[in-house]
Amino acid sequence: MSTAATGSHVPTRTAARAVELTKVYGSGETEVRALDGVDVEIPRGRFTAVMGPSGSGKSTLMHCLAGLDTVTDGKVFVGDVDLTGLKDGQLTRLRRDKIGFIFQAFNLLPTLTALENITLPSDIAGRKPDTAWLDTVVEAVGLGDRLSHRPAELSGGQQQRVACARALASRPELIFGDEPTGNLDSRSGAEVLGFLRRSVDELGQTIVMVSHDPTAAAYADHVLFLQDGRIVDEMPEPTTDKVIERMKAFDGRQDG
Ligand SMILES: Nc1ncnc2c1ncn2[C@@H]1O[C@H](COP(=O)(O)OP(=O)(O)OP(=O)(O)O)[C@@H](O)[C@H]1O
Repeated sequence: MSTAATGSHVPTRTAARAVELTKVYGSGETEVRALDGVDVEIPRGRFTAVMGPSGSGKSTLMHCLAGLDTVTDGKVFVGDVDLTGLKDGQLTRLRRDKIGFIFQAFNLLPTLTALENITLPSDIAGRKPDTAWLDTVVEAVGLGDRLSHRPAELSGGQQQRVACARALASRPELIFGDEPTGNLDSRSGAEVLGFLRRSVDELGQTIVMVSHDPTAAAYADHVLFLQDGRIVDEMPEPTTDKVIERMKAFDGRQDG
């Protein structure tokens, strides 16, 4: 990967933030308070992992920060933009222009080559790709001559690296990863996490990753721990062992 290329504007320190964010699903007896007054700042150019027991609100937090779900109360900002004040069309454009997603399932189009998959979002948006940036991303993804291969001809780890490159190609404000290594064996998972780590260190990308895996969380700069819809702890400079220890403290459960 080449030198840092973080854009020419003067960025604010925070890529996204939530203020008193509450999300309630259902009502009456079936009401679930998935998020209960969450205040959080996602620092720019850093790798943040979100962990916590099953049902603690990790996906809901990610979906609200990414503008994929509405909030019940509180505010969500991406950069300086208050998402809670946006109309549907504005929200769709903001997601398209400012946010990248990496899912557990790679979601590549099988008939397109790796390179075509990477450039697909900008092709659909009718945008000319920034070729210098694309070269940087393509070099970083480290697939060499496999860029002309179709997904079926690539390993799971290679496919997920293509999905990561696709997310990076539009230079989004931030990338959300939802269990990006959940479908991968440990070696392929390490390839993908190494790529995400380098995209933060060398390209200045901001990443928020939800994961159950303490090894994956250890690649982050910072871990947020959720329980019952609240952020109950944070861990700078996580290691696998420290994260495992912290997860054990959740009701004696280790299932994350
Ligand atoms: N669309 C929905 N309708 C009703 N309840 C929901 C909905 N989505 C999530 N919930 C509830 O909100 C709570 C938080 O769910 P969420 O998916 O955010 O947790 P999570 O920490 O991501 O869990 P997991 O680790 O199992 O993926 C859970 O109790 C869940 O059942």
